[in-house]
Amino acid sequence: MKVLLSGAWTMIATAWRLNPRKTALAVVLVTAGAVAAPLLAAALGWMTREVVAGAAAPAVLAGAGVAVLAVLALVLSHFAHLAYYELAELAELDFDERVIEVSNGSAGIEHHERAEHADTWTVLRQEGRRFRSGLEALLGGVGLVLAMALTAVLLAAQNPLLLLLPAAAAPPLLAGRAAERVLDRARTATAEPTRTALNLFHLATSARLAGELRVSRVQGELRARHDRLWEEATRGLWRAHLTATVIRAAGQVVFALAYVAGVLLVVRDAMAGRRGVGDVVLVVVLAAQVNQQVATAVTLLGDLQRMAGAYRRLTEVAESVAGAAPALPAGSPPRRLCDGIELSGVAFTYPGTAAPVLREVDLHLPAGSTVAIVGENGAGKSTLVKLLCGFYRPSAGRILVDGADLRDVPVDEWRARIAAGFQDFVRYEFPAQHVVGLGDLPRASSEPAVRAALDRADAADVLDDLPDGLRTHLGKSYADGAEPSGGQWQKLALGRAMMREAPLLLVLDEPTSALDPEAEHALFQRYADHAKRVAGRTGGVTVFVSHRFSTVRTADLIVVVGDGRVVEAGDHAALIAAAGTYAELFALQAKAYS
Ligand SMILES: Nc1ncnc2c1ncn2[C@@H]1O[C@H](COP(=O)(O)OP(=O)(O)OP(=O)(O)O)[C@@H](O)[C@H]1O
Repeated sequence: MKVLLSGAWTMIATAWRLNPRKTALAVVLVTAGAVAAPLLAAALGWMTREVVAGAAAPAVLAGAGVAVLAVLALVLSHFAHLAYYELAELAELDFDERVIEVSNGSAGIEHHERAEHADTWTVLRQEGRRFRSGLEALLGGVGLVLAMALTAVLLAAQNPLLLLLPAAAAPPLLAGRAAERVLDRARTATAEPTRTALNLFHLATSARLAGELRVSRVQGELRARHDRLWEEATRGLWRAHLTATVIRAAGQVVFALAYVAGVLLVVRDAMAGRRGVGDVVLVVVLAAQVNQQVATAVTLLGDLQRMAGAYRRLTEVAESVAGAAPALPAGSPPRRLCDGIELSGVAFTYPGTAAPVLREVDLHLPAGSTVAIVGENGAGKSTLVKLLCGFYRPSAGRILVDGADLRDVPVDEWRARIAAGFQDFVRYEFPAQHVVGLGDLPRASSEPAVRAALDRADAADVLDDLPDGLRTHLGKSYADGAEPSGGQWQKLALGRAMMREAPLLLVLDEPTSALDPEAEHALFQRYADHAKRVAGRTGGVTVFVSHRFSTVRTADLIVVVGDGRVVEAGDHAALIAAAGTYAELFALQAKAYS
């Protein structure tokens, strides 16, 4: 009940905040439409009484009243729909914005990576679209409550016993709520197969992946898995719908019995001469309306409960995201690095998991140096990068930036001084100028800044293939958008990473995997030269993760990570001389290329 009331309150408050005039208009129109129905029953009873009494003039007047009320009851709801249609659109947008806000509400990315939040995000992405039915239910509910109250008064005036009729509305209402709870539980329980099936659907229909699917001939397998998952989800939902239907029907049966009893009561009074035909007409029409009101209330309550549930989930995730954000420290990153970045006894375990991914990492990344991180798949390289970017805090140990603990630096200020390129980069479907420029928002529209960044990323040649240069719209969202190749997208993303000219830390986590080895080598050479030039000014450190040793060997410091620990560290010559893991891996790759 608390969830329902707070959800209803949030919805009406949202509607009021978005457009008070339209909200008031919708409430008035819906309410007027709803109370017109019981008034129509009263007018019908009055008209019947006048007709039976043979009073022509009052009968005509009552008839006119019936006509007006009938028109109002039928028409007002359409006008109300116009008023809340726009409100619902605005409110849906508002809900989406809140989901986006919560999704980005934490400096870290834990709430996206933790499995227990995944179901909530799936449900939230779907439920936002249902805001209209939630608002419709709320406004309709307000009108319904008034209509039911008026109906109760009219019935009580006939026979107080008839008040049992609206009271008999309670079992179907309670049953409706219980049914919705069953469905809500089923939706959460089937969120995982639903999500996985949606992911498979996306894979099976994505133009980008079509080639690989055809070559590996897995389309049939994907379809079979997709079907199995949908079946699993549908089975779970169908069982819940069946249970919900039985619960709802049981509630309705209670009301149906009360309805029959109520009508029989008035008919008996009429036969005994205590009531006229007009009263019988009034009660029969009203009782039918109560039936209608109850059925509507059950549906509305279901919609309302569903929307209230979505708000509850959103609030819960928002609270957990806000709770995960530590209080903002007062410090700020240094203007330039003198000593560098130091990892001291760093260990890390992903939240919600037991095994540490990094252990006892001690490293000194000297100011102005380029650092390559190498290691087998799953060794912990990207995790190290995530800690450096401040996506997570170390579970133990400290990361020191020129001696200052990164925990004491507001994460936003740290982010403003770092730049990063990831393997999993964003494909913004914007004009090329902004696809690159977004790497440094304040200078996103500066053409010279974008050209210089593309130059640093060795990516200026991508523009040659774009019909309208930096103004070319990229991606398939636009009919006339250009579609760059995978490597070109990656080069543009690298340009974006290079937008900040003098970051304290530039992180490149395999951002060149779609480039050929020569292109990667040339890029790093060019970037290393640039980094050396600006290092004099800022002492910035460049950290890159790569599996290509032709590039790795150029780094000032090579860190070999294995099983969450630093196995070796040094420059190329020192590590080759040490004849350890690096030397072995280097020799293997050199042999493969020779
Ligand atoms: N969000 C996460 N939650 C739990 N475990 C994770 C998460 N991300 C990575 N891991 C685990 O941490 C370990 C290290 O992963 P990481 O991505 O850092 O490796 P990597 O060295 O970058 O590998 P690769 O070369 O394949 O990219 C792996 O065992 C991985 O399963």
